[in-house]
Amino acid sequence: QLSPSFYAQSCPILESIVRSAMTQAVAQDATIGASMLRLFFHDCFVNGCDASVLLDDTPTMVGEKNAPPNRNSLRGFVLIDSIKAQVESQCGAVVSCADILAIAARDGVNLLGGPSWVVAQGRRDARTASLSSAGSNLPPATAGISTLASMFASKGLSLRDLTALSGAHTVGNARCSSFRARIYNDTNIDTGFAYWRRQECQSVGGDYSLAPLDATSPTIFDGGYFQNLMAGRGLLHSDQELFNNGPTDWLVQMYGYNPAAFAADFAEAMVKMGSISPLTGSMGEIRLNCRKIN
Ligand code: HEM
Repeated sequence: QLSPSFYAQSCPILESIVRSAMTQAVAQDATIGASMLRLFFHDCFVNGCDASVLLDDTPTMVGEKNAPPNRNSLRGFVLIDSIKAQVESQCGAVVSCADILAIAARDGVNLLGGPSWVVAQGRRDARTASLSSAGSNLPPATAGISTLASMFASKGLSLRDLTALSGAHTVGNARCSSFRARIYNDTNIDTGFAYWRRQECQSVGGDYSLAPLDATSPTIFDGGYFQNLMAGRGLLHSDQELFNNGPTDWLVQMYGYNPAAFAADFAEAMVKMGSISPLTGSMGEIRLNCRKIN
């Protein structure tokens, strides 16, 4: 039911508003492109791409923002507010926050040098968000390949989609607390890399110290992530699981040696991820403020 021309009559300027806001934002701070991409992933995996992740907590509803995978970690909410305000001023009350996020994530990738794709539109915004769904639907960095495979399969995403989408970690950062166990305990890690990362991520304390997920080109959307995995330099335990003598090794190699194949598969998998259980028709609502229900 989603369609690329959904707003052709009601808001033809939508894509150019988002594009220019993202262009400015990425020029000021390239890491925001990665943060938008992750916001979209965390939206889609929890009850579908319905902007539930954007809702602030209220006295009666504890939402997703403070779920363990998101708390003190997700960023980009202020940029979404600013894009939404611009969209509202041009096209009042017709464009959903869920669609804005889908377009912003695509533009973030593309502006960092990654592929582009057509974003089908027509998603509507949820009236609820769930802390416990966020906890149970988002894969943790400690996950092994079988957990990753089954969590993605439950969203209709294959091993190939899992591997391509994990290539999102070619940009952005992680906190020490997300990779400490990997750099101190894992054995399938390049020793020089582990030593290097330990310098700014102590075994105790400093949880918020950041490191790039792809140290070779942290703000360029390229195939560097897969080359790192082949060298035992995946930052997260879950990253290295994709190249650990398992069923996805061949995909990591293919993407590492053939960045065009990665770009094509990533774009295809993003379209699939973006169509996980959307609210359409008269379901949900078009939120006026992405942080709260109308
Ligand atoms: C396969 C399972 C995945 C796991 C276990 C995982 C886990 C993580 C973790 C732990 C972080 C660091 C968060 C922090 O320390 O604050 C992170 C960052 C990130 N993830 Fe994932 N992720 C996965 C898949 C994905 C997918 C499918 C996407 C998008 C398509 C994605 C996009 C990102 C981005 C862009 C960042 C950097 C965010 C920033 O710099 O603000 N991840 N991920």
